[in-house]
Amino acid sequence: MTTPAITARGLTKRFRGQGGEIVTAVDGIDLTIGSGEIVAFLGPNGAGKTTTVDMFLGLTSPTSGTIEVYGATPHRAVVDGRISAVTQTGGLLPDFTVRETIRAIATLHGRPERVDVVVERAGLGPIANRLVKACSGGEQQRLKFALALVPDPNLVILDEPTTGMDVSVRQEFWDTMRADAAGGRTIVFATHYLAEADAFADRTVLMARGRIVADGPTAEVRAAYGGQTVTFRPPADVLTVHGVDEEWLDDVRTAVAPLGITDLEVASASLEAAFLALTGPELTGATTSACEGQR
Ligand SMILES: Nc1ncnc2c1ncn2[C@@H]1O[C@H](COP(=O)(O)OP(=O)(O)OP(=O)(O)O)[C@@H](O)[C@H]1O
Repeated sequence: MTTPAITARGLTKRFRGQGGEIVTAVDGIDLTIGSGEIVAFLGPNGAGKTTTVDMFLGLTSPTSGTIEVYGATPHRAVVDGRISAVTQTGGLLPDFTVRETIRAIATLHGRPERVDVVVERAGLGPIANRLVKACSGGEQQRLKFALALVPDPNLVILDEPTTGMDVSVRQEFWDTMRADAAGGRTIVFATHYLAEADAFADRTVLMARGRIVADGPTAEVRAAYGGQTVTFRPPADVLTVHGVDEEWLDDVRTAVAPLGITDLEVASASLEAAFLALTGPELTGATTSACEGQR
């Protein structure tokens, strides 16, 4: 059996807050992430995502519980170049070009031969000779991604990598990531954006208040907790100012096809519905379903 990329057992992190109170940022999570998975950590502000991924990277030590990265300590995995990260903060040198930056880091890692492949992987060829200070925020994030690829890690961790990017730049960033992941790299990312988990992750781990409230294939998390919505175009004469006539809807429930409904479409509810159901103030966990008429 291959060693999992990440194994966490009872992983807990407490901080002392400014008023001296104890804040439980991560509350006893159990998790195994297999090699080659693309996993989104999704959750609202303060859910514990950053603290969790910081423990994966060895940037923060757990208060209790255990964490292994490829069967070793996070520190060992970092030293061995098996895991690396794209963080929100972390300086780039403004007066270096993109290629010079990558070359400097590749030299530090003793991997000068990686420069060209990394430039290509991160889609930086067209701007390789541009000064970092002339790069857009999105381009600088791609450069950080390139730097994370220098040691050719098995696992890349990204903490909200697209914060502040506009939609098209975000899309470009994920296209680059997706192309790289196709080669089998394990990718774990924290995000606020439901659409990013939906579009990019095979698996979504939904966090709220330091705990995992849902964990599974992204489509299943969406379906199980978001319910389903059926949309259709009803005949015009059953439409009222309040929507579709209730009696007619009863007829539809018993005999859909003979009623002349066109464009009948069954679609899963959005991941947003799952997110709200699971991370809102009241954790209902309920599955809802809805039947809507579309004009
Ligand atoms: N160094 C620290 N000292 C005290 N409290 C902390 C510290 N780091 C995090 N926390 C608290 O732990 C909780 C979880 O924070 P964390 O940053 O992990 O959440 P998050 O899901 O990444 O949030 P965001 O999406 O806003 O980045 C929050 O209540 C936060 O205030």
